[in-house]
Amino acid sequence: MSDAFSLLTKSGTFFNKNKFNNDIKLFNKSQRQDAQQVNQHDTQQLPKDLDFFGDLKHSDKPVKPAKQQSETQYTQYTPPTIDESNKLRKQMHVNVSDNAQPPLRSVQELKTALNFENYLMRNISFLNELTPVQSQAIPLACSDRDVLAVAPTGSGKTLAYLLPLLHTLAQPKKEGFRAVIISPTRELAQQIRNELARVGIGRRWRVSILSKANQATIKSDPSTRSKHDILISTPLRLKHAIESEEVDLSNVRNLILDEADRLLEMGFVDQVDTIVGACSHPSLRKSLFTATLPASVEEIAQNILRLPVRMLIGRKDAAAQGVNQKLTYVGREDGKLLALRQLVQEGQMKPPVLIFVQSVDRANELFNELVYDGVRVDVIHGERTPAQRDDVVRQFRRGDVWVLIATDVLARGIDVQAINLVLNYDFPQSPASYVHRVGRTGRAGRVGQAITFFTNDDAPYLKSVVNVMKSSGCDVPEWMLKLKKPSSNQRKALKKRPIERETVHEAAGTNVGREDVRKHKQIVNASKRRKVANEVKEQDQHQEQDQEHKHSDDQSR
Ligand SMILES: Nc1ncnc2c1ncn2[C@@H]1O[C@H](COP(=O)(O)OP(=O)(O)OP(=O)(O)O)[C@@H](O)[C@H]1O
Repeated sequence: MSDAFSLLTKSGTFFNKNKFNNDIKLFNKSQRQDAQQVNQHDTQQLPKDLDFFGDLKHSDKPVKPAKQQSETQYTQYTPPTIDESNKLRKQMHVNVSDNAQPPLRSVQELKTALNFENYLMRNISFLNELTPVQSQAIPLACSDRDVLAVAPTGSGKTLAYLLPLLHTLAQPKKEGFRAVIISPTRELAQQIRNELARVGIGRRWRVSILSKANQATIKSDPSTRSKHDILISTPLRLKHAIESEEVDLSNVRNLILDEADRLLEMGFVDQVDTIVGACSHPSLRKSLFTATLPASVEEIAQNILRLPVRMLIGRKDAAAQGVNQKLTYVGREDGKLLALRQLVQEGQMKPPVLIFVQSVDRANELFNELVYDGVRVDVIHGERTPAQRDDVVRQFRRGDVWVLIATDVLARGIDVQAINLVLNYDFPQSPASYVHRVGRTGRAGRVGQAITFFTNDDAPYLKSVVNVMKSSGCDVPEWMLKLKKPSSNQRKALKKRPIERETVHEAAGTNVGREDVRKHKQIVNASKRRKVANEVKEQDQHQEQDQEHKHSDDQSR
């Protein structure tokens, strides 16, 4: 491929190279610089105590699959002594509340210590080694213990719960749902399903994401209930399904909460309560996984679990270690677009880039600004239809969209490995939100960049983010360390309600954009109306068909 712009516009979109010739030169130059920078990162040693991926060596290259391990190569398992286990944990920065199970020392020990089946071993042959959370959480989950695991973003928590889940379920059975995974967003639910499909190859696992469509199927045909093994759902949808008796969770033995701290926040916790209550099997095992765990939520978490083992990997509430984090002062709102355009000029916007803003309106406004700049950009937030959201995420993963503007709906869990830059255009509303947002880059031992803009209005909250940066091992200017912490009331207020800001268009002085936002809203609303109309039409058709079938059945009697 001759240049990166050709690559980024390969899906056929017209890109005026003459008009953007300067940008192209800058961009290509920046790529060369970035390549050099990545090399520098490779050789630059992270502090040992922060290097979770150890041998993976921080690089932006994908992890190479391990050589296929033939069955005869497994050596006999000798469990580590208590001292050895403690030493291993210390090396991996794993802190456990209970010495119940020794950590695993290698991927092979999944076979030799836990007797994982060959199909699972084959499906994970791409792993060179286990991450710390996997090495400790998997044996615990396989020994039937409830687990509360706090581990950094991008550190492999998904496989840490999926692998023991498949191992303990053993075989697909026609017994209805035996496992439930709860995720705060649809996007994450889909990603979990895809990961499950990847590691479950070879067994006919029946995995369902609860949606409006299949909820109806399950209800209308009770016989399909027995045809499921694993259910993945967002909490509200599942709560509704439970309350209207559309799903039966009495046979569920494994309940997993991903992004647990979010699920146990006000607003979600009632829904989770209903779900936990509906999983009535006496041998129900529960696991909570998260990258951040505020003290207030930990208490609720501990109450849900039964004699849990609490695991903490690394430092609590720190960002992923491979992320180079930077704070940029932009003065007022009008400084943001200027600073963003400067990043483009300087070649720092090496795609894929994820930009976070604090509201749907701001996401749409910024989208309109960047579209006019000729950037290949799209936007995702809760007011787009599920189909649109799926499409945007797909295009972003494929590299067809290279700047994605998002609200916090995409801040958690989403794993797009190659994201180079996370830009917090709007300052995050909490330290946890900051950790999750910047955690979209620097995943699985890769390096990444995170830049956070702050204005005078954000200054009182700066110290919260500075603290996260410091715990993650980033260099922070001395004066920032001396800043006052926001008071508890200030923090609560910000979490409840974002800072009121001048709109993106007002700040940019481009009123024409408002009209676009209005049009955009109209389009979204029209598409929602069409969708509802189609659903009603489909329902009518189904009813007509049912009546026809009934009629012909009556006649044939
Ligand atoms: N042992 C491993 N070695 C290398 N890569 C791994 C390993 N385990 C998982 N990964 C990869 O690391 C990436 C991040 O994993 P995952 O999405 O599970 O992170 P996470 O800890 O759940 O992050 P978040 O807190 O943001 O949800 C994924 O692409 C996954 O395939």
